[in-house]
Amino acid sequence: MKVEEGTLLWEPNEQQIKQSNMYAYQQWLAEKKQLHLNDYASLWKWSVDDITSFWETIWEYFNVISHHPYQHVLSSTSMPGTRWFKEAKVNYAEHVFKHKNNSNPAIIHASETREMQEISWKQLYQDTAALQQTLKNIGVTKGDRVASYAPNIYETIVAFLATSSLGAIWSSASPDFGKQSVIERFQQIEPKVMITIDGYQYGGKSFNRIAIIEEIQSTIPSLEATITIPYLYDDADFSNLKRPITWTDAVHASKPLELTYTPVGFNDPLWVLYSSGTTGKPKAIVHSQGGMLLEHLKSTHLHLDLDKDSRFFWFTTTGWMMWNFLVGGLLTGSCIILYDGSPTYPDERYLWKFAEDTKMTVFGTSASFLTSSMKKDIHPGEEFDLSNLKNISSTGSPLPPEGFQWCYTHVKKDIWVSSVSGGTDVCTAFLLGSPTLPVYAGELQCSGLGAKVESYDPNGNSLVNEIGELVLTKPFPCMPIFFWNDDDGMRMYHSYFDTYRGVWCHGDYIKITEKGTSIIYGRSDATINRGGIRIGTSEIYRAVDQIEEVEDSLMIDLPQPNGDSITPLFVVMKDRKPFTDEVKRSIKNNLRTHCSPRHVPTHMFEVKELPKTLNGKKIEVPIKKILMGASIEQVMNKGSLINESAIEYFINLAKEWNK
Ligand SMILES: CC(=O)CC(=O)O
Repeated sequence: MKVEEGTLLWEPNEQQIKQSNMYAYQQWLAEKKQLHLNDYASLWKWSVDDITSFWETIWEYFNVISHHPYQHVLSSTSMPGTRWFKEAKVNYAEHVFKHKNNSNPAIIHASETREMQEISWKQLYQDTAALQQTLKNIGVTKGDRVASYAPNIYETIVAFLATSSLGAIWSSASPDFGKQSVIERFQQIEPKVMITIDGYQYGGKSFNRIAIIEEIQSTIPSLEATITIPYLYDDADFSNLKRPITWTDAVHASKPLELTYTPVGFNDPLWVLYSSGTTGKPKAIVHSQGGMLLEHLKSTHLHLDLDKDSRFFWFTTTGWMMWNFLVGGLLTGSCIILYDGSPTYPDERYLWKFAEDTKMTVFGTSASFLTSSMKKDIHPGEEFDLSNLKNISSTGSPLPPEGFQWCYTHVKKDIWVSSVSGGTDVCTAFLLGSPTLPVYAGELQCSGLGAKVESYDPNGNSLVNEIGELVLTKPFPCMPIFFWNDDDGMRMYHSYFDTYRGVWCHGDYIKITEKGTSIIYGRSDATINRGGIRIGTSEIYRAVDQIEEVEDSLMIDLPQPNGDSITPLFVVMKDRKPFTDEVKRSIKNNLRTHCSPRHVPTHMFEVKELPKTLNGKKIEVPIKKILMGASIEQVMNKGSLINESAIEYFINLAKEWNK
């Protein structure tokens, strides 16, 4: 059933608003700064008009611990190159352990091979202190890189916290990444230590990774030691790895140790994340300790409403920035919930049951998981006790209005649903939710405080209620400080700043409404442009998704020499139902009526599956390039796909078309 975009679905009541962290911050601003910004719109406007004062209040509100006073809030307002809180010396992990005396659990974790377990703040602190000592013994100091090839399990969190406590730089690849993808990432940053598992289970199948890890290590001469986590087997043989130290030894301490914190410059690196572009090695994106600290404090406490009584889950692997965002929840004293495995194993209901078992308050996931639950007609609200659940958050791709409605109809009536957007480049969401605002179908509730998000036309004019390029027109503390091995900064410059001078261009299409909400339409380089009418692919998928028999779809715009374009649509049928003429007719009708007659596909093909990244994203631009004649090697690394074999279909089709 089609749901009208912009339909009001939920509003917080007065009590909910008054109990929110956003409200408390507004009260604090009124009391301490005489700033009476009672509605979100005026609060946001002030936060972006006066970014200096705004970020300074965030510093003050969260009592940031600095080992040296800062000189200025920001060095200049021109981008790129803004530096924040110069001279300040901070440590991310130190802020996590402000909560070390919290008596609630710090972490709840489970996986396909591990029963659910609770970890106290005390244990998290002690294990981190012991691992810190082991890293110190290996010789890890400020600025050294620690590379993790471990899943979303407890040990990985400890390893990150121990690394950042030393001012060392964290970098992670998920164990489902193929050998070449990992080498391309870790070779760039020359890590001193690697943290790894022996293997993992996914969807009931076991994957032994030891041989792959040995090969990876043979290409990284900088490695001096390996911390080994026996995860899949009790007796894994790690002996061929570089100076292996077992996890048990690494966190063993004869007496409880005191964790120390190495103060680092606010603009020094915290971690390196990767984004694979269409050419060259993945971009190694470096974020700062201080920038991430302030942004995660703000987004998790104010926008996600987390505090010490929350239980915060996001379904993610360690190869997606949402893992780093999930860790950010610890800054608020919230318990974070980890799950490693397939979200649909042993069946599609599993994560909803997990929500009941863990008494989750925030269930974060991808839009594709929610729409798949919707398409499978699952009714979690009837089957499970979700009384603790306050918020469902979604990201990865736009959540269609029907996905919002499904949450209200089949999960819970009184629930706050937030669809959020940002990404690896900033390691956060700059479009997100607020507990004080209403929820409208298909719309992201608000732009984040301090994030001057605008929609630009090609000439750099700001648009309201019209689709344009998503840009950030003022500096934001969690923009990358640099890309690794990009000495002249040109790769970073070309990634964000060469479309509009001095403005961050994110690469998504967005519409910002008069209400301050927004709608994302997918990647701007994957837009379908027929006869000058540009339409984001998310609108196409939404129209096709409404056909019951269809499970998934992908549309590509292939420009032709005559200036026109062809737009093939690739369709995955649900439960192998036949791709009949009637289905094709319904697809055409839906696209004609919901998008425009020009967006009816020129060709339609049934495919068994669509190639997706390890984060579950469709790869529109690489497929476009392959269909236009590029080789797979020129456009992407197959190892970054969850289903490598699915790309073969497109390679063969390209051969046929480009004969
Ligand atoms: C927050 C996000 O934007 C996550 C993503 O889509 O990668």
